Parts: sequence; C-alpha cells; structure tokens
Amino acid sequence: MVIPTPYGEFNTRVFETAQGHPYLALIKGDVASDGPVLARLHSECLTGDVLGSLRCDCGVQLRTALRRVAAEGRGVVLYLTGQEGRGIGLVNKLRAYVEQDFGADTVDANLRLGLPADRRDYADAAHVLGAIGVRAVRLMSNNPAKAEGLRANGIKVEAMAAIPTSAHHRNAGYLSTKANRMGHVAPTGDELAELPEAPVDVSRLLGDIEPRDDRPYVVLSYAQTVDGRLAERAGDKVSHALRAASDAVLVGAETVERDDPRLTVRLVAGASPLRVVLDPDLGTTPAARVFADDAATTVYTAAGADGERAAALRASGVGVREMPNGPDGLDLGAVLKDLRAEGVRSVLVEGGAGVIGAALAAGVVDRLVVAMAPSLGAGSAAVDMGRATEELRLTNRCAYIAGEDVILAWDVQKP
Ligand SMILES: Nc1nc2c(ncn2[C@@H]2O[C@H](COP(=O)(O)OP(=O)(O)OP(=O)(O)O)[C@@H](O)[C@H]2O)c(=O)[nH]1
Ligand SMILES: [Zn+2]
Repeated sequence: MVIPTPYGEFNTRVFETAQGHPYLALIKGDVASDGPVLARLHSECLTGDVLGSLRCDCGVQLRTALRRVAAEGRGVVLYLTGQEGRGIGLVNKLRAYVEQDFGADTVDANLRLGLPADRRDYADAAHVLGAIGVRAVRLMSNNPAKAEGLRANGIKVEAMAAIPTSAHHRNAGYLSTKANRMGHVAPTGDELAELPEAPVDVSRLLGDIEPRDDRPYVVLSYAQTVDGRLAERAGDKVSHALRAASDAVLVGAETVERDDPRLTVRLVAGASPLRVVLDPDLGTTPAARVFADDAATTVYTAAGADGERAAALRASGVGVREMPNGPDGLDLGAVLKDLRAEGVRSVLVEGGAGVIGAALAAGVVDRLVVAMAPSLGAGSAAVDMGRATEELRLTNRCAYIAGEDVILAWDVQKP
C-alpha cells in the first residue's frame, strides 16, 4: 500500500504489537538489499507531530526524517504508536506539561507523577525492521536506548546521528534537558556524521527572551551596509533560525510590496512563526506570498479599511484585526498588546525602514540584531527614528561571525 506525502510516495506496511499498538513502516527503495538502511524510529507525539506544538521538536524531526529518506531514495521511518509521551501516554504527558509549567524539567515532571522518565522499549520495533528485511541501519537519532534496543534484538546499528533542529525559545529547555539528563549522545559513525549539519544557534543573538505583561519581547532584525544604510538581506540560515526561534515575525506593508517575502522557515529545520503584517489601508496585493497557506498570517489594519478586502482575506484564512492609528501609522503599542493577549511571547521585527524607525521611536524594542552586509555605498536610507531624540544605549553585546557575515546584537536600554 502506498501513502503519497509532500516528500514523495512511501510504501507502507503496518504491524500490530502484542499490546495492540500499530507500528507504521514508511519505506522507500529496497531496504532488504545489502548495506545499512537510513532509518528512524519515531515515537508518537500527537502534540508535536500533528499540531506542530513548539514544546518539543517531534513534528520537525518527523518531517525531516521523511525528507532525508526521500532524498536518499532508500530508507524507512517507523512510526511507533503507543510510545506517546515516552510511553506514558497522552493524558500523562499533558499532566507532565502542567508540572513543567510549575518548574519541573521533562524528567522530573514524570517522576513527580510517580511515572518513569522513559517507559519505551524497542524490541517490537527491531522485529518490524527484521520483518521488512532490514538487517543494519544508520539511525537518525541520538537516543542511545534506541540503538541498544535494536542491537539487543538483532539489528546492527552502524552509525547514529541526531536530526538537528533549530531551537525555539519554547523548547530550548526541553532540548538541553534531553542532552544533559537523558544521556543523549553526540553523533558517531562516519557515514551519518557528515549528513546532518549542526543547527545554527541564535540563542545568544536573541538574548533573554522575557515577554512583558503588556507586550511580547521585541527583537529588531535588519541588515545594513558598512556605511550605515539599510541593505537587502538575502535569505540566510541565521535569519531563518531567528524566525524559527520566535513566536511571530512582523513586517510593514511596504516590505510585502517591495520584496514579497514568504517569512517562513526554509533554510533550517524549524517551525514557521506567525506572520504579522501592518497594513493600515489594506493595500497589499492578495497575491502576496505572505498570505499563502504555508504558515499562519495576521494583518493589522486601521479601523474603517476596505471591508470587502478584509472579508476576502478572512475567507482565505488570514486573520484581520483593526487597530487605532498612532503617530507613525498604526499604533504599534496597541498591536503588540493585542499580540501578547493572543499568547505571542516574542516578535521578530524584520522591516521595513518605516516599521523599524517607528518601533525604536516608540521605545518598544528589547533587542537589536544588525547584520553587516559586506558592502559600501549601496542600500537605501539609514534607520530614521523620526521625532525621537533621546539616545538609546546598547548593552550586553553579542557578535556572531560566520563566513563573510558579521552579525551584532545588543539589548536596547530605555532612556
Ligand atoms: N513524558 C513526556 N514525554 C514527552 C515530553 N516531550 C516529548 N515527549 C515525548 O517524547 C517522545 C519523543 O522522544 P524524544 O525524547 O524527543 O526523542 P527520542 O525519540 O528519544 O530521541 P531522538 O531519536 O534523538 O529524537 C514522544 O513520544 C513525545 O510525545 C515531555 O515533556 N514529557
Ligand atoms: Zn513531541
């Protein structure tokens, strides 16, 4: 039986464990032939796999694994139901999340509930691999228990490496606990070691993400030429990792018109944030890529803007919210307050010049991330803070250097 996916078709076989849990094998190519097979044992995670929850990175890992197997043309992703919540089930996992909201890490949360930190067993998974003809694997995981479980049941694990994902500020703690407390190992083996690239770590660039009661943590991110003019920023991994770490990315209507950005995460493995467009008169073209359905979008507009246009956007799944006008277009403070009320904890403001200037002038920026484009004399006007005259002091500097790129970041101190 074939299941067609966005990554291509997978031959599918299903097995049922003695406890009644279906194991779904998504197979590409001839996995019974000689040579280790690229493989992932994926523990069910309804919140991450289906809903894209940002508390973990399971959904991103699952899709990345399917993509890698498809790219290689040979391999298997074994989807293990019954392993939800590391084997304690969905209800207990959600109870463990409540414990985590009260300060426990992912291990202690289970223990506080009187449950083991991990109740999974991989014997059945090994038997399924055996049944489809797999004898040796290159395992996409850095959980040593998975490798041991396979080896103990007759499957050779010839190499092993994690599927690196870009951390989100909401799962950074979870990922570090897995590394520090759950014995997850560094990649080993020649073949697989060169496959995954280390994820771009932008946590120091972002600083301490601390939302306030009345607005999210606001990060301003743009590129400038060495002589201080705003520069266009070609899509690069750092800027995509910044998006992947944020709850929302915000731009003005001019940027949508001029650059037609998608504002999604594509160059690193990570989830796309909510896209927010400030468009006071709803003049952006309906064909703009930011309205496509590959991520969620909310448009903020002035009261009384084109009602038909708003209705059309809503019908296509784009949120439209009316806001009062401020000194420089829409009242940015009101927009941020509304986003916070919707649960957004961090916003990455990417431009354009008008929005950047207005955010600085309004004193709502917590962190500034400036990429230095290696050029002089190009670019458009410099950042203009309009009427704001008070100096903003910058502290807690971080410098990120990769190849030709120099990126600097600071906390913005309020006068
Ligand atoms: N109990 C509990 N389970 C969780 C939590 N977060 C994720 N899970 C479950 O953990 C399982 C995923 O396992 P991970 O520990 O993320 O990764 P792994 O599969 O052991 O290791 P890798 O193969 O390297 O990804 C899924 O079943 C999730 O539902 C949590 O906070 N508490
Ligand atoms: Zn998960």
